[in-house]
Amino acid sequence: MKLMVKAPAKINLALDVLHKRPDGFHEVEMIMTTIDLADRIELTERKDGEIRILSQNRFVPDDQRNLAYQAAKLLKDEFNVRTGVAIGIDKVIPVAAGLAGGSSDAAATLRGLNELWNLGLSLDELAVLGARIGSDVSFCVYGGTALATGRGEIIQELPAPPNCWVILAKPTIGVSTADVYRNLRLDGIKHPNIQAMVNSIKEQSYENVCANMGNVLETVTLPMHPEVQQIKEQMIRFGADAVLMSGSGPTVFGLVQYESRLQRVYNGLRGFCDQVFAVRLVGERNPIA
Ligand SMILES: C[C@@](CO)(OP(=O)(O)O)[C@H](O)COP(=O)(O)OP(=O)(O)OC[C@H]1O[C@@H](n2ccc(N)nc2=O)[C@H](O)[C@@H]1O
Ligand SMILES: Nc1ncnc2c1ncn2[C@@H]1O[C@H](COP(=O)(O)OP(=O)(O)O)[C@@H](O)[C@H]1O
Repeated sequence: MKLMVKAPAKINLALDVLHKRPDGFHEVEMIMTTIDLADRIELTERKDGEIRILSQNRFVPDDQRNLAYQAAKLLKDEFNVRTGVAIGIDKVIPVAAGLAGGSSDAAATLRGLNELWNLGLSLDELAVLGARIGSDVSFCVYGGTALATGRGEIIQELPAPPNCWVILAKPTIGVSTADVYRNLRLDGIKHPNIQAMVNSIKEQSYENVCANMGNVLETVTLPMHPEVQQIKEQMIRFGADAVLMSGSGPTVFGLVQYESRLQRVYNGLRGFCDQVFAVRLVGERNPIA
């Protein structure tokens, strides 16, 4: 049997770090939302019990380092599944970009294999399993919009933000999440107001969503890669209502409310950056598979 599952990217509308924990992870408060930019995962049962990764993208590992491989292995071991699976990854989300592409592939694999292998697990159970693969996997299991706390794995659902367009621009550099957290210094930095962002979303105020966007990880990535700051400035110059780096970067996203403005920002960025996307926010949670 064969199954196709969509694996959407996320952006962080707000990202705060409270402190470093004894386990080495950082305590975070993040507002995450899925966008209409997705990898496509094709799951095909294998009778020989093997897990195989198939991808044309040279940046995607084809062995146990792949987060989708880890998701399949986790379910196989945990539930004594004899069947194997070939995991085809049609990569659309830029890799190491702050858009959780790998985490979303893992989450889609969990949701898909739950169906394919008839495991009967709930989204909540899959999210708990997902946290063992990576901090962002739990959110990606649900999709939609959420407040994520803990190291990112404690998920409280929020309504969809007000309707708008998202322009994404990724410079050619890749950024390591671990390096960004390691170089973060919390003394004296400005923290975004996470509760104000939650309220803005609940009140469906586009202006307040724009006003409350903020990401403390910019204090690490921007000085390290000045091109990220330049892209932010370009996006504002071409007319984005608000701009921010997503996650640990280096992707920058800008919000615009009207389609007329979208074209201007998109075209302006195209001359400046080779990976540029114009997509919608996705309000709803993922279907089970
Ligand atoms: C920054 C964020 C924001 O959404 O996303 P990305 O930029 O990676 O997309 C996340 O916090 C990234 O989550 P994820 O990429 O799943 O991280 P993990 O694989 O769990 O951890 C990678 C490394 O980042 C550091 N890490 C991660 C999460 C966290 N709350 N504190 C940390 O200190 C740890 O050093 C860890 O070894
Ligand atoms: N399915 C996958 N897709 C992309 N990258 C993956 C995948 N599985 C593992 N990786 C590894 O994870 C790293 C981070 O990738 P990704 O999830 O795209 O970025 P980010 O953590 O910035 O959102 C990559 O450098 C890559 O080696």
